[in-house]
Amino acid sequence: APPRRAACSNGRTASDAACCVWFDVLDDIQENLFDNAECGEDVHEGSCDQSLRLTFHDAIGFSKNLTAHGQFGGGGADGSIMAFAQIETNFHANVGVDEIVETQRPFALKHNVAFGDFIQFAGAVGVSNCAGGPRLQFLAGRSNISQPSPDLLVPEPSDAADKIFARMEDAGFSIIDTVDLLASHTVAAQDKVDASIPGTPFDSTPSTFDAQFFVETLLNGTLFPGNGSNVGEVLSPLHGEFRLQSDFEIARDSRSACEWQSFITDHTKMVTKFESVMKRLATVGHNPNSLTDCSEVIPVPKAVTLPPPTLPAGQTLGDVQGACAATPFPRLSTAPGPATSVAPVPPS
Ligand code: HEM
Ligand SMILES: [Ca+2]
Ligand SMILES: [Mn+2]
Repeated sequence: APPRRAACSNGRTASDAACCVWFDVLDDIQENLFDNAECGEDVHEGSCDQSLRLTFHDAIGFSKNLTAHGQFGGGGADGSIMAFAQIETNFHANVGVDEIVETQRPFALKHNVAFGDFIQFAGAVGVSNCAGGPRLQFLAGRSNISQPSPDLLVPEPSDAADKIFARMEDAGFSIIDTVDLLASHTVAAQDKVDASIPGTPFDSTPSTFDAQFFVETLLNGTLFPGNGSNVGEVLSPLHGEFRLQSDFEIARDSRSACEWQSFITDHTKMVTKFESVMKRLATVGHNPNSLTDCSEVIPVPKAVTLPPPTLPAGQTLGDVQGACAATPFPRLSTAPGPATSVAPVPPS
């Protein structure tokens, strides 16, 4: 006999009754947080992208080293950044995160779900709205009791690759895992590194979960898109595009460069590896086996055929700073027409 399914509201069913509430949360946030399931452009200023960023800033508050030294190392993906927002959003690396925490909190309270669950759920739903995007696993059942994360666990864009890799390793993520996680920056923009140009994206296609980010980060940088060189910023190749120092370094580091470049010719690999590493990010500090799998609630991203990655108009292979010793940079074609400026992500 087929397994019995729990009846939820609106005639829907779930594999486990504990998943029913998440259908209600889904309806609510798609309409009221993500402006009817849009990727990257919403009423609440890019809440989709900010929600994805928040999954990281909550979860990365976890340190094996601190624990080994008898200190509290943080609870990982435990909702502490929402429960103790007045502490954690004041950490320097969390600048700007207070906005999405405050935007999300009323939804979690209304549906009476744990903050840690809500943050990971909203990130998964938000990114499922992006064309070409991943369908992330969602496990529910995290405790809503947490303690504030220690400071200095969230990587800064001004940190050297060595420092970022060490920090990520201390939270359970290898160098390759870190590259896989950075696929998130294909649907991302900055607001605070250069506050004079909020909404300046990291690639030319910030509402598409494509591989353009991995191409454009390897181009020779020639300009600052805003008010000059800020801490954590390096030269960008395109008007209207922002480059983080951390992305620049990780794209070129011999330990990470080949994984970085490999996504340019393999979108399926990029998405699959992101899905896989996000399973682990979402459960940092938890035993996944003690949570309930409610992945069925996460929408299936629209099936789209994305155009292959290209060199932006005006750029040639000579502008590429390929850094993978084992494999030459792929022979991409250049988008036609004159060089253009990348449009900002709509601001608050
Ligand atoms: C590994 C080191 C990382 C560093 C140094 C870093 C740094 C940054 C910085 C500085 C911003 C711009 C913030 C602002 O000015 O508003 C940003 C944006 C973003 N990051 Fe990261 N990040 C890292 C990893 C990640 C990971 C692992 C994820 C998710 C899995 C992520 C997701 C995002 C997203 C979605 C945005 C865009 C937010 C928006 O558009 O509002 N980042 N990141
Ligand atoms: Ca993109
Ligand atoms: Mn946390």
